[in-house]
Amino acid sequence: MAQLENLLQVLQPTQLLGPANPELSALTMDSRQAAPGVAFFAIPGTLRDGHDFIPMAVEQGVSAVFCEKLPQNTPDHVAFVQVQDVAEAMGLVAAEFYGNPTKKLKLVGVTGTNGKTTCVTLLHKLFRELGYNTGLISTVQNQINETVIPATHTTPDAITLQALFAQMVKAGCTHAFMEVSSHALVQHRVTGAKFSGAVFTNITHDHLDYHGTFDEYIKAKKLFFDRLPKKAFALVNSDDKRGMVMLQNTKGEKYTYALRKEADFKARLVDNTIQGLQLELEGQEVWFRLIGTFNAYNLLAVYGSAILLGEDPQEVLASLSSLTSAAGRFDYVVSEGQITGIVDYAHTPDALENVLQTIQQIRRPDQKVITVVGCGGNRDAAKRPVMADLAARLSDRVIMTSDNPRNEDPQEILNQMQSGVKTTDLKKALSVVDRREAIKTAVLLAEPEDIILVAGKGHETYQEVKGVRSPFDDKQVLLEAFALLQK
Ligand SMILES: CC(=O)N[C@H]1[C@@H](OP(=O)(O)OP(=O)(O)OC[C@H]2O[C@@H](n3ccc(=O)[nH]c3=O)[C@H](O)[C@@H]2O)O[C@H](CO)[C@@H](O)[C@@H]1O[C@H](C)C(=O)N[C@@H](C)C(=O)N[C@H](CCC(=O)O)C(=O)O
Ligand SMILES: Nc1ncnc2c1ncn2[C@@H]1O[C@H](COP(=O)(O)OP(=O)(O)OP(=O)(O)O)[C@@H](O)[C@H]1O
Ligand SMILES: N[C@H](CCC[C@H](N)C(=O)O)C(=O)O
Ligand SMILES: [Mg+2]
Repeated sequence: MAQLENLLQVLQPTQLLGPANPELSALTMDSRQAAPGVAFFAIPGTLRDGHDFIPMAVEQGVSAVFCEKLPQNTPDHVAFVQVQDVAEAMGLVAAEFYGNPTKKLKLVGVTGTNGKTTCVTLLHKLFRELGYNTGLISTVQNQINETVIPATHTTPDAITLQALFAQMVKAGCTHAFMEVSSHALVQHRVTGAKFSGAVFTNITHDHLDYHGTFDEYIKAKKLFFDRLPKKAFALVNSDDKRGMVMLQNTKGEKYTYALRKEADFKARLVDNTIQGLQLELEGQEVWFRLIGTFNAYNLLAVYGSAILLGEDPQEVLASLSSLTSAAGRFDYVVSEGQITGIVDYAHTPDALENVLQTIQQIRRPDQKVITVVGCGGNRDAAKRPVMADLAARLSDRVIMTSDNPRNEDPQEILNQMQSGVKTTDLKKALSVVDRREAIKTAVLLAEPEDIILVAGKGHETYQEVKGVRSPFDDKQVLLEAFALLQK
């Protein structure tokens, strides 16, 4: 419950109409949730505009409407708050409505193209091990201590997010770790949240469908650092070409981590095998259970964050070395016939290249690598030919298939992927629209000791076709195909 007048203290409305101070019981950005006592925020989207739904919200009896343009009809019994940027206003008002929960939390956000889920999941597991009550907001799931709250997005909308923070505070959490996507930054989903630290992992090709150009995508990530308060730490990967760019205009305290360049948190890769990584860090050699060089970066980001939050280096290293990764990240199973199946969420060219290179580093020359990969529908189309080319170059066989075609024709996505495969690699490549059949084909092609990578869906438990999500789990399908070999 809150009074409108109190919520308005964080805004500078351009116009106010209707009752001055209605009591509000809930906030929403969706007219379908509109009801008496509710404040409706009219958010302009890319396809639809929340302003078009103001009449519906009013019809359903909302008490207040926040908007950028006033509608033609402004009935006297509804409070209309006109602001310049309604998404920004929603972030600020949501924080106020839920009692500014992040002021009571040490909140760390991680942004970057790849590694966000891995870093926040490790941070959450680490701080649980260190004895804290902690919250997690990630693509895979949200969590309050061990209680799982399903996630629908990488970063929830501002209202859902602030409600989650409030639940965390109520449960006694002292820390929270969250992924901050570029969409969320542009759409002000984290506006109103007070961060104690911000981490940048890397930036490579993704989401150009949304941001338009790579420069705009960089600018979106940089917003996180530009908006950071003075006392927060800004920790960036200085081996990434854009790492220092993130720090250019930040008021936060600047720190770096790296494997190659000089940095505040530096490690050296000693060994990289299917059992894990050995790193030299703080003058000592430490084993970690995560696989692949890219995870050395994630571990450094997590280590640096924990130290900047005031934790003891020895305790952090001891706990960190026992942790395993997030679900669907280099998750592997071995068949009775000794075929290794790896399920990984690599859904960008950079991630796919990293995972395949890691497999190349750890495989023996006689082990064939068979990759099953697809690209999402209604998402960045430019990455399709690039990912197919990479998969073909870095594997002995590649089977291109569907990965959430959404509203697109799956065969058309496959044609676009196939156009990227070099003529000399075509002999290695197959297209199988049905993902289950594609995985089965990989298993049938594999000989004992071979390695199958099933990329793109990781932890996801569905296949989305034309708005309908049917159950689909790469790891389970892989295990079923392995089981067929035994019959
Ligand atoms: C594809 C995409 O970017 N969509 C964004 C876009 O939506 P849109 O143009 O389709 O419009 P809409 O959300 O249907 O409608 C606009 C507004 O009208 C409202 N509405 C709509 C219908 C109705 O009957 N009544 C009503 O009030 C909606 O609640 C919404 O507030 O504009 C909306 C407002 O800014 C965003 O919320 C929405 O993000 C949705 C939630 C989404 O799924 N985005 C994805 C791409 C996303 O954010 N992904 C990132 C992760 C990416 C990564 O992997 O890094 C994430 O953080 O999850
Ligand atoms: N630091 C890293 N650098 C490059 N690739 C990485 C890194 N960490 C993980 N990856 C690869 O990227 C995939 C996705 O990792 P993760 O889920 O941690 O990233 P994310 O940033 O959360 O992705 P999303 O944008 O979908 O939320 C992993 O499965 C792995 O293949
Ligand atoms: N959060 C990302 C994940 C993509 C994963 C891939 N399986 C797909 O569906 O394209 C997105 O929505 O773009
Ligand atoms: Mg993620």
